[in-house]
Order: sequence, then C-alpha cells, then structure tokens
Amino acid sequence: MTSKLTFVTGNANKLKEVKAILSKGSHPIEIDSQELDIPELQGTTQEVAIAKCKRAAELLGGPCITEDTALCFVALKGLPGPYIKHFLLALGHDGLNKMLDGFPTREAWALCTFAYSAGPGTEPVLFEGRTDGTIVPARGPGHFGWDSCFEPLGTGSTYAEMPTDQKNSISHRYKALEKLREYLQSLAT
Ligand SMILES: O=c1nc[nH]c2c1ncn2[C@H]1C[C@H](O)[C@@H](COP(=O)(O)OP(=O)(O)OP(=O)(O)O)O1
Ligand SMILES: [Mg+2]
Repeated sequence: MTSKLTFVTGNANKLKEVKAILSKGSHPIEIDSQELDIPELQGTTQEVAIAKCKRAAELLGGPCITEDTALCFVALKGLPGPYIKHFLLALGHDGLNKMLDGFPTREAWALCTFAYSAGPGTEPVLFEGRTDGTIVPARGPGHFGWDSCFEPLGTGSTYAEMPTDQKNSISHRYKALEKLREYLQSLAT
C-alpha cells in the first residue's frame, strides 16, 4: 500500500530525487508536489525548515513535507549554510571555490533538513541528513546547483559525476528521507 504525500518545493531536481528515493524500499511512498512561493526565514537550518513547513501546511490546508538544503564550509564555521542558494547565484562554482582560497581546509558538509507537517496548526517534525565532502573545481554536469563542486568523502567523484543511483544512496537527501520514511511507517503501524 503506498501513501500519497505532498512535497512543497519549487525545485524540479529535488523533486526528481525525492520521488526516486521514496519510490524504492519495502514501504514505497508516492509523492505529489505543489510549487508554492514561500519566503525563507533567516536563522538556523532548523528555524528555516520549521517556518517554511508551517507556512506550506497553512497554504495547503493539509499535511505536507518541505525540504531545505544547506552547504556548510568547515573553514567558515558552517557558512554559507542555508544561504547557499544566494551564494551560488552570485558567485557560481568558481566563486564558491575561490571563497576558500587561503583557508586551511576545503572540507564541507551537505545538510538536508526535511520537515513534516501533519496539517495547519501542528508543529513540524524535522529529519536531517548529512554527507561530508570537499569543495572542488567543478567536474560533471552543472544542472543541479552545487553538485559539480562537491566531492563526497572517499568517492573520488563529485555528486554531478555520479550515476543518479549512487548519489541517491549516499546523499544528504537520502539520509534525511530514510529517517522520514521510518517516522511515517511508525505512524501507519
Ligand atoms: O542535492 C543538491 N545538489 C546540489 N545543489 C542542491 C542540492 N539540493 C539543493 N541544492 C541547491 C538548490 C538551491 O540553490 C540551494 C538550496 O536551497 P533550497 O531553498 O533548499 O532549494 P530551492 O529554493 O531550490 O527549493 P525549495 O523550493 O525546495 O526551497 O542548494
Ligand atoms: Mg528554497
């Protein structure tokens, strides 16, 4: 039995990965999506995620999930973090690399925060996934954000160079979704 879940996002690449990941496994979850323009709070990744999910549930008038992805540089104590979208837009892959010139490390971590709301007026539940890696000069297709300049630890490839299934088995998004899947299964039993 698959349960349908609404994912509120404006990012087609994210939607594709979420559908691919949740359609697999012993308890597949079917996803439909709504593109709502929700302003993103400034704050910690948790605060940003909770505010977005609360707003999405209010606008939808029902249960939903939302997701925020942060790219955190060790040398910058976790920044750009949830503001990566603006940094990527302004600086591009080269600029993200140049930001780290002169710092002792190019290590970074990708952090995915899913938020599940049972409906308007309820407190969203958060599910986080983290993948450690290094910021490298872009390699591979550039169609999904900073995929081409993030090389997960021990893989020798950037996310962009990996086959989809490989990224979807190690990514920050996969790890967060597995926790969300477990939670939804616990609700169903
Ligand atoms: O796996 C990923 N690999 C590479 N880049 C990624 C990934 N996941 C998000 N990204 C990019 C999209 C956006 O530039 C920023 C996060 O911003 P974020 O607000 O979470 O995404 P978004 O505004 O595009 O979609 P949404 O409508 O779900 O908020 O990092
Ligand atoms: Mg966003």
